[in-house]
This record gives sequence, C-alpha cells and structure tokens, in this order.
Amino acid sequence: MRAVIPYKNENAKSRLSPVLSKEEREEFVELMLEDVIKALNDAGMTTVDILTTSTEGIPKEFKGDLIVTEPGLNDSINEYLQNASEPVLIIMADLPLVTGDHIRKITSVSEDVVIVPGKGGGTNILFIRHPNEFTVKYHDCSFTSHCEITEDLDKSMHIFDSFLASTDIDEPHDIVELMLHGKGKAKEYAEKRFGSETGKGRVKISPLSKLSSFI
Ligand SMILES: Nc1nc2c(ncn2[C@@H]2O[C@H](COP(=O)(O)OP(=O)(O)OP(=O)(O)O)[C@@H](O)[C@H]2O)c(=O)[nH]1
Ligand SMILES: C[C@H](OP(=O)(O)O)C(=O)O
Repeated sequence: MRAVIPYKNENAKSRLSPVLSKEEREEFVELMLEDVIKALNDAGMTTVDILTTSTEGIPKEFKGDLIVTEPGLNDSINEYLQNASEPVLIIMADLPLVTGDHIRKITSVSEDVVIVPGKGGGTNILFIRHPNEFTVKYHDCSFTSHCEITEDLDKSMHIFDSFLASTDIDEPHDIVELMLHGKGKAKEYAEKRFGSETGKGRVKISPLSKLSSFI
C-alpha cells in the first residue's frame, strides 16, 4: 500500500486570497502538507509519494519520492494510477485536520474503493485497492463522479463519514475549523494571523493586524 499526495505550491489556494497573500498561501500549504505527512506517518504509512508541479515548497524532512509533473491534477494522478501495482491512498494536501486514526480506519475498510467526501462536492481522500483499473475525475463535483466511476466498474464502495477528514481548507471560513480543531503546524500558522469572533452564530475569523473583519 502507498499514499500519494497531489500538490501544487505555486499560487496555491487562490480561494484564500481575500485573507492571505500569495507568499502566505504558499507558506501555509507547505505547513498543511507537513500535517498530512505526519498523519500518514502516525498511521504507519511510510511509503508516501508527492505528486507535484514543482520542487518548490516541499518540506525539508520529506523522505519519500517526489514525482514532478506538468500542472493538471487528473492527468497526473491517472498516469500515476496506471503505473501502480498495490493499493493507493490519494490524499489531498489541504487536510490539516486528518489524523493517523482516520488513515488507519480508511485503509482498514474491506471495500474496493473508500471515498472521503470534501465539503461542497469534492473528494478529499480516495483509497483504491485496484488502482490501475480506476480513473479519477476531480473538480466539477468529483464526489458524485467518483461514486459513479466506482459503480460503473462494478466495484464495492464505502463512503467514510468524518467531519474532520471532510474539512478541506479551501475558503476563508474553513480556517475557523482549523483554529477550533487543528493540532499541527497549519493551526499554529493560522493562530499567528487570525483571531476569532464569537457571537450568536458561527465563529468568524478576523485579521489580527487590522481592526475590521473580512468575513
Ligand atoms: N500535482 C498536482 N496537484 C494539484 C494541482 N492542482 C491542485 N493540486 C493539489 O490538489 C489538491 C486539491 O486542490 P485545490 O483544493 O483545488 O487546491 P488549489 O488549486 O491550490 O486551490 P484553488 O486555487 O483555491 O483552487 C491540493 O492538494 C493541491 O495542492 C495540479 O495541477 N497538479
Ligand atoms: C480538486 C477538488 O478539490 P476542491 O476544489 O473540492 O477542494 C476536488 O475535490 O474535486
């Protein structure tokens, strides 16, 4: 079994640009990546590949294989899967709330395909027992696409239900969840930049350096 983390550092997380500069986003995604690698290592997964668009923003301590490909998430992952001869866990780099315990549970499921949905129709983690028979289709409500692809292949499927594993950090309001539930380096980074505002409704983040709140 091996894990692969698709990763793009350059101008990462453009949807966070209302609250973080380009440089901050590039630093932030590297820290989220470190948190994801730690969760994999905590689960005993030592065979970890990073499928990346460049060698920028890779944690210095990373010991696995770095596979550099052209931008294009689906093409690069599908090429990777075609060449895989053992079960593959595809885990996105923007999941700083994922723990070793989630990874252990996901990889213990006996079904052919395990899907961890992402917020708003995405796919945060895919565990595929027969990877060279599978094709991924990220973006455009990939959760639905991955369910359909699994069904079309006549494979068994398990949807892994977890608030923390399903929380990917895409938009400013997701940073609230990181500050509330995070434990690692990305949370530390967020705490240096944002405060939280509590009231009757949901907690909001606000910049520590300015008086006005942005969401
Ligand atoms: N290898 C590879 N990984 C990618 C590419 N685009 C995105 N990723 C990774 O795929 C995962 C999910 O991507 P998104 O959530 O869309 O991240 P993003 O593209 O940085 O964010 P936005 O600019 O806000 O869409 C993250 O781990 C990204 O680092 C790509 O072209 N190639
Ligand atoms: C890549 C994409 O990520 P999202 O835009 O949902 O974070 C997806 O999960 O299909």
